[in-house]
Amino acid sequence: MQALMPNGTKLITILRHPISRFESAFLFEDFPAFLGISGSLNPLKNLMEDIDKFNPEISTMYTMRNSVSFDLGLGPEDFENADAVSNLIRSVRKNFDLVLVVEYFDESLMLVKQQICWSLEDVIYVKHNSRLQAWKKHHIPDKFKTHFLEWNKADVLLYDHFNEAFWNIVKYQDKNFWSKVTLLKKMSRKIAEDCLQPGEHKHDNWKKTVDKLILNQKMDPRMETLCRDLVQDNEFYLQFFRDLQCKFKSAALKRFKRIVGVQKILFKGNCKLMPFLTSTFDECNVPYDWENEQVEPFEPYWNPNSNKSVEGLELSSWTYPTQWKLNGTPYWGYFATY
Ligand SMILES: Nc1ncnc2c1ncn2[C@@H]1O[C@H](COP(=O)(O)OS(=O)(=O)O)[C@@H](OP(=O)(O)O)[C@H]1O
Repeated sequence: MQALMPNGTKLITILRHPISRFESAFLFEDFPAFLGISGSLNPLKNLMEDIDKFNPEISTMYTMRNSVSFDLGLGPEDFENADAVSNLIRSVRKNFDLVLVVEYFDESLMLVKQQICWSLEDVIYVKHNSRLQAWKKHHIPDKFKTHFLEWNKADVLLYDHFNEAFWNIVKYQDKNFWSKVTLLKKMSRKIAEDCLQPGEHKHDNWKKTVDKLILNQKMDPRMETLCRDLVQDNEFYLQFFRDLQCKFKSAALKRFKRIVGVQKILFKGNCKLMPFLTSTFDECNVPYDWENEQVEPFEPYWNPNSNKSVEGLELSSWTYPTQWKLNGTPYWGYFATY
């Protein structure tokens, strides 16, 4: 992230209680099919009751053990290592501006809004990827919960730490915080009513356990853009931001070319490229000085024009004019990016 994003970028992550996170991911990632129990009426119960039977597959189910800690950088070899888990917590505290909690989604969004100076309208949401109600009834049976939490000790420690830290931040919010949370809940409910077709909808062949968002055909046309933006899924936004990144990258490259071009005028002579730069640049130049000027003409885009003599070219910003010809005095320019 630090390599990709500019300085000052706010880094935010979100945690969920390990049990409900697993209950959700288990279906979303279609682990019942992976375990060969998709026909089961309660695959979660099935898995827990027959956990030894599934052991070989479980070792490849990344989502089963400490998957949040893993995503945040904890290797499986450190799952039982209390010091490594403490270090992970410290590094998340240091590297993230905010750690949110799914169970307090609206409160979390209010903190985001505050942290990046957004308006309430900016954090209105509709709920995505929600399990169909029928599947929400399935839980890890109580008698397996202790064992499951023991297994996910790193995630439990992470969650408990940041849940407490979250409430310490909320504690210091101004007196309007809770009324704004209520307003956000109300506005988000209203926007869902206006934008979406009521009721649950099954996907045809994708995530059969997850509610499909369908736009309300009778919505107010003035709301259409907002509603369409709200129902787009994470893949759409991932692509959207990738495209943006590409645009920035190509703009940055254009700027870079131009700067390299300017350097061609500023520097001259023979020099050897360091090996690790050879894939990026095909040439380089030694530092420019009063005696060592580059006098060859250039055409637009800094293309050298070796066929024409300086004299034969019209005076323009692409040709080298002598001080004499310009009737000026030498002047050291400053180099800057823009
Ligand atoms: N606003 C809001 N408040 C509370 N919970 C919310 C919200 N939006 C999404 N969700 C729940 O997040 C679960 C889906 O997470 P993701 O979108 O990250 O998808 S997934 O993890 O890849 O499945 C999924 O959880 P479950 O329904 O328990 O499976 C969603 O219901």
